[in-house]
Amino acid sequence: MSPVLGCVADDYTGGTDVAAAFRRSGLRTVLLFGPPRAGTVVPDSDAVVVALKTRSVPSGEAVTASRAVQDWLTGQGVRRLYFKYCSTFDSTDQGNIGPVADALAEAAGARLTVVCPASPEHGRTVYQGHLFVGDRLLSDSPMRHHPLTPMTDPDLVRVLARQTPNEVALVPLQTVERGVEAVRTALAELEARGVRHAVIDAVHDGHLAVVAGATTQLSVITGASGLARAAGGLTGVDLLAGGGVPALPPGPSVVLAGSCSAATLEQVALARASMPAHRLAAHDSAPAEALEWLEDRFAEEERVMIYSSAPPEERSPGAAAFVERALAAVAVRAAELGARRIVVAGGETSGAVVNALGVSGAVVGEEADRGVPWLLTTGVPALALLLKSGNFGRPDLLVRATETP
Ligand SMILES: Nc1ncnc2c1ncn2[C@@H]1O[C@H](COP(=O)(O)OP(=O)(O)O)[C@@H](O)[C@H]1O
Ligand SMILES: O=C(O)[C@@H](O)C(=O)COP(=O)(O)O
Repeated sequence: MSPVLGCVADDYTGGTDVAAAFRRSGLRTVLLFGPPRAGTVVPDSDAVVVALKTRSVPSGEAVTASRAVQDWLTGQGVRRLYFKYCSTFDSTDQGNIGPVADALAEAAGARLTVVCPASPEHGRTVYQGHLFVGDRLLSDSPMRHHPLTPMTDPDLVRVLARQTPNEVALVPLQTVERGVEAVRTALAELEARGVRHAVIDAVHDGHLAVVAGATTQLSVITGASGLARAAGGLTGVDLLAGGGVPALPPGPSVVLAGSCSAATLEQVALARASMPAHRLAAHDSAPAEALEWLEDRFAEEERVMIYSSAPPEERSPGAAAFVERALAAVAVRAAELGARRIVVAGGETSGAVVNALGVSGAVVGEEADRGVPWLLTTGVPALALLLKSGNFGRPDLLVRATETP
């Protein structure tokens, strides 16, 4: 049977988050990393998520890669497409949310799509088009200091309008509160007016259920894992019988933290007290020093951490790609040295690590924390991966994830 839902995610941790959301809504979910290779066979599933590393690349590249995945998913029989981006709307004035959403909608022949990044379980809510992180506007949250996509404007209509030539409008909470028919009518009116992107308010899961119910006729919808879960719950697929989560492979663990987000900084601080840790700085000999440290430690330790995570004043501007490459090289060496569990903090960092390891797909297992599922890789190397979005997870996540069962 063909999957009912296909999803393009703009980074690897976002892919795991949305895959966990589909899985929680009862869908058998397959997660693929990177553009599917020719001849990739998708196991019997209800949802297929393809995670790309397109959040911070030039927008033309993001469009081309996302469109190719859309065509591939269509070839797999998928009829509805979900574009997953970050619940904190990580993007710049050049994109990539607007250009990719435009391209996917146009290719699907859709005149209108919805933009709904609310993910209440992660504290992301949207009111009057303004994105909140917990009790703060996005622009007052630590996201304003993100190394790649600093978010300094909380008004999503305004943010998106800078990324697309098409019209952007709001469906306010007052309409969402009136239910599915009211939202359907509002969307039809916006479509008739020539609006391409309808930003929709939502502050709790009930609102997301309304948005999901009102958008079943749209071939492309966009958002974070909150709407994905609501949309997945409407597919009519029977809930999984449960079980079926393979055990984590035994063997040593390595934590690689490249995220500089607030939650990661707290998790790294706690993990430093529980395992040997090495700070990777951004200077020429740092990658070699990190590898040497790993080789020294790995023989005798069950878990180690290498991190570059740092608060804004301690970061090295312009070093993002250098740091990603260094952490990816450490991951490859750790796998060669016998690591069986690799825990990565950060979306871009996860992309670099997973690509370097040559992992192309995974079965989605239990969540260590909300939106952070264990992944058991398919093919070689056989690893348990935990790819943690920068802002996700309880403070002790890295410690728990590396405990010997
Ligand atoms: N000390 C540092 N100085 C500068 N950039 C860094 C440093 N540590 C990590 N980075 C970069 O910051 C980016 C963090 O992004 P990402 O991994 O997506 O984390 P998050 O999930 O928190 O957004 C990565 O590109 C990473 O290489
Ligand atoms: O939607 C979310 O918040 C996450 O799934 C996500 O995309 C986080 O990205 P990173 O913080 O870059 O890991």
